[in-house]
Amino acid sequence: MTKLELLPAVDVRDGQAVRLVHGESGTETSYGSPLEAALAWQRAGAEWLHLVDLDAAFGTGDNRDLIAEVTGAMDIKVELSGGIRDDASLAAALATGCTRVNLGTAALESPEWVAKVIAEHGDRIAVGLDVRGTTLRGRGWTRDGGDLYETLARLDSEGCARYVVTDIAKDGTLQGPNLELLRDVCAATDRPVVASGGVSSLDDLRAIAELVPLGVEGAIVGKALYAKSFTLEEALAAVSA
Ligand SMILES: O=C(O)c1ccccc1NCC(=O)[C@H](O)[C@H](O)COP(=O)(O)O
Repeated sequence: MTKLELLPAVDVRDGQAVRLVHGESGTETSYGSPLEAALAWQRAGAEWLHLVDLDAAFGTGDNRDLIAEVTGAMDIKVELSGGIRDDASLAAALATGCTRVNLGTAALESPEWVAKVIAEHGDRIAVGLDVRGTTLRGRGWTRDGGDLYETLARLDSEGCARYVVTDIAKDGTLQGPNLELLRDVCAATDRPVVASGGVSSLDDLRAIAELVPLGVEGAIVGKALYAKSFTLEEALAAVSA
């Protein structure tokens, strides 16, 4: 069976690695240098890094230079997220040498541009489906952006390569992933799905790994690693068994 990929997260706000609760601005807990955090995950055996520019996502500036520095320092694959919404921000993100970018707001507000960049960049573009219930949220998860399944059908028809699916109610809460949502999304698309939000334990990762045959390809892990609920080495061992 194909193993579940793990993507440890480094979310950057005002130059610091942070974790938020429900992705809400103002709920930050700081964990120091993003570069140190990313290097630590790489040393621990990560094959992927999920790197988020929260300021760009919230529209409170950006950490573009730092994101480029961290990405450039990695020997592993990097998924970049946060505030990639137009030609300039996409070009800057892709120029870091990242493996792929994750578009969120743009998929809701600029569907024609997203269809164009999917056609141009193929597998280097993923779309983040960030939901409360089945309603998508954009602009740093602060604004409603339409129905999950209607948007998924549109993006599928445009050739979107994969989706990063986040239940915002779970994100940063250590309450466990929304397995039902992941199953439902996998039933609605044949594209790979990366699960995000809420992982709290090795059992949560094993439960997500059971969804690999349905189409779940990877899992992003943030808070649980920073809170030392388990180590990345333990997580990698748990999903490779
Ligand atoms: O990814 C974004 O663009 C984003 C925008 C606004 C708020 C949060 C955002 N991402 C958060 C993440 O990707 C988290 O790192 C990830 O969901 C991990 O969650 P958890 O394991 O629950 O800490």
